[in-house]
Order: sequence, then C-alpha cells, then structure tokens
Amino acid sequence: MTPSAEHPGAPAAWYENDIDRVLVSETEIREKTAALAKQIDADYANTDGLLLVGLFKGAVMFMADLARALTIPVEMEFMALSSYGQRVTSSGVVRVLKDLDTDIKDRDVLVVEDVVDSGLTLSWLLKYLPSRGPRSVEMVSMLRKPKALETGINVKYVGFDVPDEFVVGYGLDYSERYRELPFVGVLKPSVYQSS
Ligand SMILES: O=P(O)(O)OC[C@H]1O[C@H](OP(=O)(O)OP(=O)(O)O)[C@H](O)[C@@H]1O
Ligand code: HPA
Ligand SMILES: [Mg+2]
Repeated sequence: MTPSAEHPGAPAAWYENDIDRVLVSETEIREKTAALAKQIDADYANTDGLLLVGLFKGAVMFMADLARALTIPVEMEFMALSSYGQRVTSSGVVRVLKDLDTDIKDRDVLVVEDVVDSGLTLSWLLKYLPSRGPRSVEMVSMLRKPKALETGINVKYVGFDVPDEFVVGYGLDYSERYRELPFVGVLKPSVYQSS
C-alpha cells in the first residue's frame, strides 16, 4: 500500500518519495490499540492502578493512544533511553538520557515501547527495573522484529510482528525524522544509504 492509499484524493505528501510501502496503516494501528487496551484492562482489572512507563521518544504516540484507549486508571511516566542515535543499527550501548521521576516500589509497571528490534533496550530495562522493587513488570510493544523473538525476551502484549526492515512513523524515526507519520512504513534504503 502507498502512504496516500488511506486518503485517496489527497495531494502527495512530502514523505511519499522516502517511503517504500506502508506496513501498518493508521486504521490497523487504531484497531490494534483498542484490542490491546481491552486485554490490558482485563488483566489489570483487580489492581489498584497501573503505572505506564513509556520510552522517549519513540513510544510517545503509542503511549498517548494506549493511555486513552484503556478504561482502568493509569499513571504515566517516561524514561529516555537511546541506542540508535542517527543510525539504522543499534550501537550496542544503551544510554540513559532521562531516568524515572517516581518511585516504582510495589507498583504494577507496564513498559510501553514502539518497537522491540535487537531486544537490547528491553533486556537492559528488564535488568534495571526489578532493582527498584516493583510488584510486577510487563511490556507492551506496538511492533516486534524477528531478532527480538530470537533473544527470547517475553513481551506480553505485541501489536504486530514486522519483517527485519528499517521502519519509520508512528513515533519511529530515522535521524529524528518521520516520527509524526500516522502509519508505520518501510524507509527506502536510498534515504539512509545516501546520507
Ligand atoms: O530492541 P532495540 O534494538 O534496542 O531497539 C528498540 C529501541 O530503539 C529505538 O529507540 P532509539 O534508541 O532509536 O531512541 P528513540 O526512541 O529516541 O528514537 C526504539 O524506539 C526502541 O526504544
Ligand atoms: O526499524 C526501526 N526504525 C526506527 N527506529 C528503530 N529502532 C530500532 N529499530 C528501529
Ligand atoms: Mg530512534
């Protein structure tokens, strides 16, 4: 599908030349978010409030949509971790750019991610968060790549399994661009091979 397929008649947008194809459309994202929220609502129905921990910057769009789709009360916290910078492969090193502002002791924590790719970011968090004494830690990610499955990280709630291609949109960037696109698309390799 081309980016404009969901908005027929709209003029070609600035990003159309950079996107090879749409992998997950706006509509699919909306429907999947509602389905995930329903599942999470049910699983946490008997707890006294869920703490969503979103990872800046990528998870911002998903965090905002998921929080509004849930019907149980939530609190929202953010951490900023970075391992990709201006690259299309992980640097292998997770940098903490912003830590939690709140005590998570005895809280039910749900980490909210845009994508689990090599799994490095989430495996680092899975070592870090338990040292702060939460009652439980689970994860939800809108996207998961095949490498993450190989690492055996248990992401309880997954939106879409996507192929091992560099994707952008719905929070995901290449060199800080494309985060605002409402869909997830495959970036043409020519965009990053030429820069
Ligand atoms: O499973 P991994 O290979 O660790 O990759 C996943 C992480 O990488 C991206 O973050 P990035 O470091 O690009 O920071 P950003 O969210 O600010 O773009 C993405 O948002 C995930 O947090
Ligand atoms: O495919 C991706 N796109 C953007 N950011 C990412 N961080 C890990 N994988 C990706
Ligand atoms: Mg990034």
